Amino acid sequence: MLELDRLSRRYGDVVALDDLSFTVRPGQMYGFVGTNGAGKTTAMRIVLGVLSPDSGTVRWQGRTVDRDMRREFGYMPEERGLYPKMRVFDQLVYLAQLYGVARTTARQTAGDLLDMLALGERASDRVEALSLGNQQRVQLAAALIHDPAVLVLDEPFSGLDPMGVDAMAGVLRARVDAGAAVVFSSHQLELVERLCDAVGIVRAGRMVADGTVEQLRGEAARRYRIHVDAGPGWVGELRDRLPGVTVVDGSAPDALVELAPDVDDQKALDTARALGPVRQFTPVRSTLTELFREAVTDGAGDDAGTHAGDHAEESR
Ligand SMILES: Nc1ncnc2c1ncn2[C@@H]1O[C@H](COP(=O)(O)OP(=O)(O)OP(=O)(O)O)[C@@H](O)[C@H]1O
Repeated sequence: MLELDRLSRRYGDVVALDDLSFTVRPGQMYGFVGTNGAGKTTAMRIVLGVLSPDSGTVRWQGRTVDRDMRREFGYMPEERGLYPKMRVFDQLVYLAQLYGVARTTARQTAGDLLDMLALGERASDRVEALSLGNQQRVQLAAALIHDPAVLVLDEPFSGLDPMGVDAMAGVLRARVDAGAAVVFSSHQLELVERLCDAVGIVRAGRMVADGTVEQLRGEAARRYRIHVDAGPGWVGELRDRLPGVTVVDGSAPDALVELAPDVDDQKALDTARALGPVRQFTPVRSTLTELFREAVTDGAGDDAGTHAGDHAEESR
């Protein structure tokens, strides 16, 4: 298991990470999402050892991660680091050899990865001749070339076309199925919801929600489409009679209503029935995008006062 345990990190006055913890199991794809400047890249850099935390630990299989253990890690950094003049295939073989992979194995793996990423035709092109999206696919191949047990990817899907997304998702899923622990950051929440076994939502350096999307749904306010065959004003009446009911959209005959986590939906149904015949009472499944909005706008635990990150970009 990859464990990020109570990581904190400041840049001067800026609190980039504030006691952040999460775990990723082998065979699990973990989506790391958050607002801009929330601390995702900082956390990933700490996992890869290019940045030290002020406090906290990163462990893999129970042991504090050190330089040697990081040889089992594959990393796709935000700032893509390929040699522009080198040919795609040669570059992958070269990187594999840096990790101690035998040349024949490296050549075989490089060929397989390029085929899986639909780049077989470009193997002998220089990296700089590839489009940015294709360079990104090469970057993924570079992260995978030594068959890492842990993969840490900073926004691997940004800027890819739908075929690129599918190719990359397929490669990552195959790694996860083979037992790798994979964590990636992304702002593409539909994609994260589709691909990931678990999700962490970070805001201002703190984890505000962590679990499967189903678990996050269970913790969030639930939404229902309700239609009571009564005169106008029934939805306001429902809200007034039952604390914890919020009207999200009362303009249509079937209103969209939110129930706080402690409100029993059967009680809400009974209250609606008392107002008139209930024609509709349907749970609406929240998307990850909605759960994200709720998690990052919810005031609880907000430390915006100590977080001056939006003013610190120039010092990068
Ligand atoms: N080298 C640096 N010097 C000063 N502040 C920094 C540095 N790197 C990051 N920060 C600040 O730390 C905070 C966290 O940044 P980080 O890049 O980790 O966020 P992120 O979640 O990856 O953001 P994004 O989604 O926008 O990529 C931000 O407030 C950022 O401005």
